[in-house]
Amino acid sequence: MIKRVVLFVIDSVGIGELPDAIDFGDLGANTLGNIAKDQEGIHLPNLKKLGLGNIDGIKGVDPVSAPLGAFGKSLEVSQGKDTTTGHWEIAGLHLSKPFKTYPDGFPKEVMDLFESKIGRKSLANKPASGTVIIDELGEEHFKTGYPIVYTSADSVFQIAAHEDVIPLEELYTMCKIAREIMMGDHAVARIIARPFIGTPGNFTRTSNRRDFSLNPPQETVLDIAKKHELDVIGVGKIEDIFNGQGITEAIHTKDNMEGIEETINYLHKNNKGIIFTNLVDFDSKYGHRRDAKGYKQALEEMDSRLPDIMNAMKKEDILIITADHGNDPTYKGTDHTREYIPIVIYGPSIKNNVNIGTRKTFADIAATISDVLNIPNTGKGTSFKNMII
Ligand SMILES: O=P(O)(O)O[C@H]1O[C@H](CO)[C@@H](O)[C@H]1O
Ligand SMILES: [Mn+2]
Ligand SMILES: [Mn+2]
Repeated sequence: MIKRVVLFVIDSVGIGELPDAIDFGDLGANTLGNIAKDQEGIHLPNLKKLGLGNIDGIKGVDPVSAPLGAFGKSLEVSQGKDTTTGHWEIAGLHLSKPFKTYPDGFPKEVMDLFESKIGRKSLANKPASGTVIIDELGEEHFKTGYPIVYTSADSVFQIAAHEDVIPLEELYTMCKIAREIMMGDHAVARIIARPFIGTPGNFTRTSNRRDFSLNPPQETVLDIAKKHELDVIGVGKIEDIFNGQGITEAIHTKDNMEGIEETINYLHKNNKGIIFTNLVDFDSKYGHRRDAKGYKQALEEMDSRLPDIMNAMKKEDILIITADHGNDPTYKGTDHTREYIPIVIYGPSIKNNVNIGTRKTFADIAATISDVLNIPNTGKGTSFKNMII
């Protein structure tokens, strides 16, 4: 009997364009495959042992003859390529309507209301890369004290401010004000606080980033597990992505390695249910920054910690490693890419060398979690429990 599922989202590690990638302007994107190509190889011995290289059509990682785990990939049903859409689908929701995006910036009535409520004007109001926009407008921000408001191809309203110019608590209050405004017609998926420190030319963003999400519109597998008195532990930004819904305990982490460390700590504890970890550095520090070398190194670093994760697992645990969308660091622009996600499953009671094939929705993960934990499912997705146990 499975008592615990450890679900790792390697944020943005897609494995190749989806059939509808053209509609998203992402033809040819392949986060893992193109990193391996660009960097002339990638060393992921532990993920390989589990079966990462055996996934149908995967590029950049060689297959092994007898993988220890089960492996496959999945299509995304929801029409989006952002973190929220991806995680919600993994947790058993399909979004029928994509979240609203703002390629021309936010409408005047929104910005007027926002500025009047925060008592300051604002800068930018356009799509941008977060590191570029603070370099561009940081000095003006210092002079005026106005926060920098920007968006991207994702459904986000991001507020950047220097921690000495706008204290963190005030920045978070501004986010809450924006959250109240951006509902209904303007229900943007996330309001994000993007604090930074340093001097012009040397600004760095801090780990005091905070995301203010929407509530998932329906029950997720997390809500169902919580209702059945299981533990649902969110590590990293999981709590933010679900706006706390369905989470019984959460810890925020400053980077990937701390995320892995905290997950191992939870594995050693006596809990049952779901440990759900998001490792965001792949996306925020390397994917959006188009840093293929950094991305490769971060993947190799994660891979090197895999044996510690596996050793911390108990007999009734299963590990699922997956992703939420792509973010090919060799691709044009700085945005996410519409891709297949990998699914690798391991556990003392999981069959070796099973190909779960190409799943039709990320929600198959939620359906399988429900099935193995013996709780109701969300009605979306198909369980592959029978293939792996
Ligand atoms: O360029 P930065 O500020 O890292 O922003 C990126 O991070 C946001 C949220 O994950 C995305 O929407 C993307 O725009
Ligand atoms: Mn993401
Ligand atoms: Mn991102």
